Amino acid sequence: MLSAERIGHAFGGSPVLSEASLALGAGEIVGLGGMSGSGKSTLGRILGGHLVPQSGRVRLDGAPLPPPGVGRPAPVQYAPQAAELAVDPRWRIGRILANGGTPDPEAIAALGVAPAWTDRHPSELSGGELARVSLARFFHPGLRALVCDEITAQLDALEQAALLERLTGVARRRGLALLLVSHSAGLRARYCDRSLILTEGRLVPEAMPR
Ligand SMILES: Nc1ncnc2c1ncn2[C@@H]1O[C@H](COP(=O)(O)OP(=O)(O)OP(=O)(O)O)[C@@H](O)[C@H]1O
Repeated sequence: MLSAERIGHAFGGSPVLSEASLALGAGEIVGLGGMSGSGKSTLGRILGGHLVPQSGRVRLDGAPLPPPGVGRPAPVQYAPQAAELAVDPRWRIGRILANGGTPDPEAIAALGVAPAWTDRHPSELSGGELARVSLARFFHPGLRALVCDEITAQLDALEQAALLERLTGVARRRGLALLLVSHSAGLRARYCDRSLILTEGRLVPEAMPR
């Protein structure tokens, strides 16, 4: 459904990705690991349409990703690290959840976002609560795939598990393809159907622990 074919990308002449390829099916949950600086966020941004790769291509159902359009949220979304940096601190939670369009009530409820938070500002939520809000804003009825970049790195173990249970549950119910970027091999093994490791610019399958 979502594929990246021989993606190559360099910054200032330093190659980060070289012939990185992957394919995600509907409803599939795939982990992405790799050393710090190996290019996981760069690949996530390319898949989400934030960055155009210097070579290779991203396809959704065999066609190029649609160009970003006003009033038409993209079918592939990239949720960045550090929720507190990715939301405007002056906006109330209700406005953040709408994300320039219409909030998605099913995802908001499934991710455990409380209606009582609507009128608060980001600083008036805990880190775990804000992580839920930050994720819920990427959902919309046309969403097909979501790249989550270390979205639980700053949460304690309980909150991490709660968010990932909710996220993987809603992804499976809606047939979303989910790419979970994480440094934690344990997290990848627990929540993902399979995992890939980014190394020297390429993606290789991760051996699943027995
Ligand atoms: N806009 C940019 N300009 C220049 N270099 C960049 C840019 N974005 C990323 N890089 C470099 O590309 C490399 C890969 O970065 P990236 O953030 O994709 O790695 P990562 O695997 O996600 O790392 P981490 O696990 O630490 O988050 C790094 O060396 C980084 O400094």
